[in-house]
Amino acid sequence: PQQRQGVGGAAFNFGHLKVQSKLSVFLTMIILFVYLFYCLNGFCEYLPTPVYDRKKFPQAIIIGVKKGGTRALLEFLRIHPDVRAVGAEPHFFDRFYDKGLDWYRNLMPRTLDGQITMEKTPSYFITKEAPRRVFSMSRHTKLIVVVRDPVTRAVSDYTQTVSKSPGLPSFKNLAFRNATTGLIDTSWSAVRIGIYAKHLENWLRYFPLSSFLFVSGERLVTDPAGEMGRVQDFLGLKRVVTDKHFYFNQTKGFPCLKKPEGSSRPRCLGKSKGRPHPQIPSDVLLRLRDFYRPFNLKFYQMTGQNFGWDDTA
Ligand SMILES: Nc1ncnc2c1ncn2[C@@H]1O[C@H](COP(=O)(O)OS(=O)(=O)O)[C@@H](OP(=O)(O)O)[C@H]1O
Repeated sequence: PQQRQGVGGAAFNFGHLKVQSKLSVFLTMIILFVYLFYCLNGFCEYLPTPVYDRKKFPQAIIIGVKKGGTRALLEFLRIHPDVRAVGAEPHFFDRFYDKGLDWYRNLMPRTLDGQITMEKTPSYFITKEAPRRVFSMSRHTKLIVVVRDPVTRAVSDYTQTVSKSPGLPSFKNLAFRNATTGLIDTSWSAVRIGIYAKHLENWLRYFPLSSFLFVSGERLVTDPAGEMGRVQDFLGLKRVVTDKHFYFNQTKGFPCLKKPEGSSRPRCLGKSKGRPHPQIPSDVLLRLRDFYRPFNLKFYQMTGQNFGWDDTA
């Protein structure tokens, strides 16, 4: 068979190919060489690229609430091929706004045409300046709020703080300004965060209700696929994440992913998600439930959704 000596002595055997095929191989090689020559001279960046691969501002942000189930939601969304999200919480619109929008965009992952960029920072929901700042980035930003029964949320928040500072006073001591009168201490962040109606009012000064999706933190645990269906519709995504992606892990007591992003093995969220809560005296919980009731009702009216936190079984 006819042999040709390639660059560096590699032998290409084209003997079995017909004239036409030989010609197309030859032409392909010419095109490749021209392309390489062009690139080595630094002109590649001017060539039209078939897909975009850029860092964009997020078109959708999970703005809250702390301990609502925001990590679970983001991890569930990340298995969607049209979603790219920052892993860590950027805290741009609350802590690092001074660093500027370019700094923020640079934190974002690169996206292909048609993919949406996302991030989650649950403290945005309670940050006074955040609505104005997000609005000035883009008035079209879609805002997702994962809400959870404010009483359980407060206990979850306290559980997290105790795990970091074990000497903390009891939940009861922190929750009441005056334990005898039962006056709730609204300056304690674990209590304040749960007054959802108040925080939402602040956001509605800048964004219409249609910019928001309120995800039930409770249903995200009992029916993750159902809640993910709503989220994907809101984001204008195909319903790719379905019940096929979840299984309920009995040991963890929570739904886990069969195949998380970038892995083929099933994975649950880490130990800090789904922690056992300390037992809080029932009278304290009842008092707190009474405190939240009017705010919850207001929140149901504002959102047009009843989250069922005050339903008696
Ligand atoms: N699938 C799954 N696995 C584990 N945990 C889940 C899941 N879905 C929702 N949750 C609930 O998420 C709660 C933590 O909420 P966040 O991720 O928003 O917390 S944080 O604000 O980012 O710290 C966490 O609160 P705790 O149970 O108090 O630990 C969980 O109840």
